[in-house]
Amino acid sequence: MEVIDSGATVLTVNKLEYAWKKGEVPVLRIDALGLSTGERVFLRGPSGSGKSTLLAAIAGVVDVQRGGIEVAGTDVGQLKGGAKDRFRVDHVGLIFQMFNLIPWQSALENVLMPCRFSRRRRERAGADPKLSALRLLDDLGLSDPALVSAPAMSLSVGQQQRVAAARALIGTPDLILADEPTSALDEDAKISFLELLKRECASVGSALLFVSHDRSLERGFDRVLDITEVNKA
Ligand SMILES: Nc1ncnc2c1ncn2[C@@H]1O[C@H](COP(=O)(O)OP(=O)(O)OP(=O)(O)O)[C@@H](O)[C@H]1O
Repeated sequence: MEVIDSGATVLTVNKLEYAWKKGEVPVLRIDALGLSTGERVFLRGPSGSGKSTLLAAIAGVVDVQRGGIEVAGTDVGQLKGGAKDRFRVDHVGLIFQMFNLIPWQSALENVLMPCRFSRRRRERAGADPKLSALRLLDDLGLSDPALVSAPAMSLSVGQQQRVAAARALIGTPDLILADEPTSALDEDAKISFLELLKRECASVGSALLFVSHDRSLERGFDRVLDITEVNKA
């Protein structure tokens, strides 16, 4: 079992600048931002303030023009093409607004996806990744075998969200990036989903960067960060 050093840093953003188009005014200009191992941070800020762009930069989905982003000690800006994709699936779990599930595959197959593409995630998912996937789904409130084996597209929005969360969590990635994953849920479902997500992150030891402009959700996080305080763009 891997020992979690709670004092260690899982994410370091250093003198970052990002503009969507070369030569345009940057939408991100962040001097410094960090997350410790296992830390759960709520990142808030008004619409258009760059929250999703920051997550895309951290995930290596967009290439920053200046500065560095280190995830688990690796400068993601230095990774190219396939190496960047491999690094992402090894170290980062993503939960986006639209979930990005493979619609015709079952809930279980979707959860197991990172283990198919990443040896690290597979090894960290225990002797039988399928059992880990079923445990995660169960913990997140999806235990009915009929639902677990149903194609993702036949599930409700709330159920799909739980599948997306289990997929992000399997194989204990260092960092979970969640971008407004509760936006399609009603108030009660939002709170319970968030509680489950925080609890699961704590139990597997993944750090969580949770983005939302819904301030009613910020309780219970280790830290609340307003992007307008760190983004000088
Ligand atoms: N794919 C894109 N191409 C060009 N500009 C973009 C793109 N995505 C976002 N932007 C611009 O970048 C800025 C920051 O947008 P971003 O989506 O990061 O904000 P946000 O804080 O996540 O907003 P919201 O809370 O509404 O999701 C906005 O001015 C937006 O128009």
